[in-house]
Amino acid sequence: MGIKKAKALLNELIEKAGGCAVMDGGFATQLEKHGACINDPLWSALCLIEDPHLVKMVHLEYLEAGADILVSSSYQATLPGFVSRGFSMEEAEAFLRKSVKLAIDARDKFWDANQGIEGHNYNRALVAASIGSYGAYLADGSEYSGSYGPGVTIDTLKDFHRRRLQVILEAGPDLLAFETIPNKQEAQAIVELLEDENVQIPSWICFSTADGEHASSGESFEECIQLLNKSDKVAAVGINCSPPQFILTLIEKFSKLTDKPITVYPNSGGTYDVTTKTWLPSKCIGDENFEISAVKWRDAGAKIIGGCCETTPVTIRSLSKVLKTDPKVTS
Ligand SMILES: C[S+](C)CC[C@H](N)C(=O)O
Ligand SMILES: N[C@@H](CCS)C(=O)O
Ligand SMILES: [Zn+2]
Repeated sequence: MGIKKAKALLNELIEKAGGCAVMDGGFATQLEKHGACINDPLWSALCLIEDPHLVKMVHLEYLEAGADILVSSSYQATLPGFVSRGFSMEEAEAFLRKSVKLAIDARDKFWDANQGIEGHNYNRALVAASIGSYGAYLADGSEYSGSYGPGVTIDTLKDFHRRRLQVILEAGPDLLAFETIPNKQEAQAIVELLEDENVQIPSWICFSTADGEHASSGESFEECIQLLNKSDKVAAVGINCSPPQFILTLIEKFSKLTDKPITVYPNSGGTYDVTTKTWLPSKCIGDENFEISAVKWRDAGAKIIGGCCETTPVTIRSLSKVLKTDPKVTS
């Protein structure tokens, strides 16, 4: 199709959604609400092995809630991760493809079912394949610190992401969602890889932040965004899995740094405890405040809005309702 046409698909969806597309919420969170235990180095990717039906069901729940974009269950699905569990490389690759296929199947099933319903308000969703950071694979919470240590180079990161990216692309997602990227080095590795592999679908690259001013590593967003601006493979930039309190200021900051659409999907404001793999509800804002904030994020220029960890289909239903019915305030 070519990157230009593929980017047009994303822009069309944003237009159809009224100027701001709604993506889904915390995928792992909703798996846990259904009783899945993901206290495991594979985290939510464990469900690809143990309960793929649940994965599809959660995608359907987010579609029903009004998500225009689904993010696949591959955040912590990696080839070495599956191989370390005794699976062959072929089986590991099949799990990766399956994560994307489950989201595509859910999207197609939901869309087909809605064709028969007159006046439905849904858009045909796009499927974004989640590609979590190297830190997610390490399973030590380093997606929130960006501290990969001196032994990790750009080539280490490119080698980590390369085959995973190739396999995910084989499954035919509409978009790539590079999530919770904590430092400039990994952003650079991804941009180089997208060029090397001549990827023909749009990607977004979203950073985590701990202080609301810098990437989690402490590096400046000016430098990170400048390097993303140079790549036409990067269709959108933004922030995910970071406190919602920081988002408005960051949209204003990013708007001055880039012409690319801005994507925001914060978590609900808790703190992640890596030893127990649970969220401590320190500064959670709750669904009602999330909805109120989302309108401000949209009015400040965000083009894709959703939720990350500790948000659920309830959050996305209210986001979808408010963003698609309340007109943007223009001054
Ligand atoms: C987005 S974080 C909550 C995912 C889990 C983390 N990488 C871990 O393995 O503990
Ligand atoms: N997209 C992932 C989390 C990223 S922090 C998920 O929702 O499970
Ligand atoms: Zn998250």
